[in-house]
Amino acid sequence: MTAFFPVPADLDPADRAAAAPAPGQRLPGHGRDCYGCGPDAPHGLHLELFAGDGVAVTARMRVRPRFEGGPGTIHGGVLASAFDEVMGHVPTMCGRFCVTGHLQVDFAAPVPLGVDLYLRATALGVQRRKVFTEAHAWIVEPGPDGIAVEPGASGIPVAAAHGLFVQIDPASHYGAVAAGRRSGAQKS
Ligand SMILES: CCCCCCCC(=O)SCCNC(=O)CCNC(=O)[C@H](O)C(C)(C)COP(=O)(O)OP(=O)(O)OC[C@H]1O[C@@H](n2cnc3c(N)ncnc32)[C@H](O)[C@@H]1OP(=O)(O)O
Repeated sequence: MTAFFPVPADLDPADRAAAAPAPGQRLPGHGRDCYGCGPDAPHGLHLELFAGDGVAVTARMRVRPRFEGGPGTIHGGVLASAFDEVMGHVPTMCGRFCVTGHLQVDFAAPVPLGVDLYLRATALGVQRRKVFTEAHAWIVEPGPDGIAVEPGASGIPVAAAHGLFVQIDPASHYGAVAAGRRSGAQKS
């Protein structure tokens, strides 16, 4: 699998926040309706996310029939969404709230419907408001529901991803979106 993702040579290390959950602890997620991690999103991925070592984040995902793209296989955009979600939680392990600026996925092998995927993301480093991340996905043996089990040598690597996440102030970022939505609604 080859990947081209320019990473500045002068990145600072991504330090784990003192308040970050302990390794193995479930992460709270973004909200019940989040497409990636929300349990109430009817068509969502329903990813359950866990703190890993350092600033790493892990997740397990069952590839459900509604995620089909090509016959019998996962849609690439669904896998990209899963990577976005798991990498998007890495900055929170550093105490930063970020949104995706750039997302890049390398697909190495087809992923059949019905399998379980294990995803692991971590940070390559930070630069000012930017957090550079990488992630990998493996097909793994089915595990107990909701538990992300490290694949070890038995996992089949299927894809990798890189991301650039940019730190924002949630109140002004989402406040501006909400204000735009309100003014848009007035126009229609
Ligand atoms: C916990 C959070 C939820 C996570 C859910 C999963 C993640 C998501 O799906 S989030 C949804 C998708 N993403 C979005 O909607 C973001 C939309 N984009 C934006 O709002 C803005 O472009 C935003 C915030 C990324 C950057 O804008 P702004 O705040 O003005 O910052 P800006 O000054 O342009 O950029 C900051 C730095 O990032 C860099 N940068 C920004 N975008 C990019 C990009 N696409 N590629 C490379 N570098 C970029 C800039 O060059 C700059 O770098 P430097 O420090 O070297 O000057």
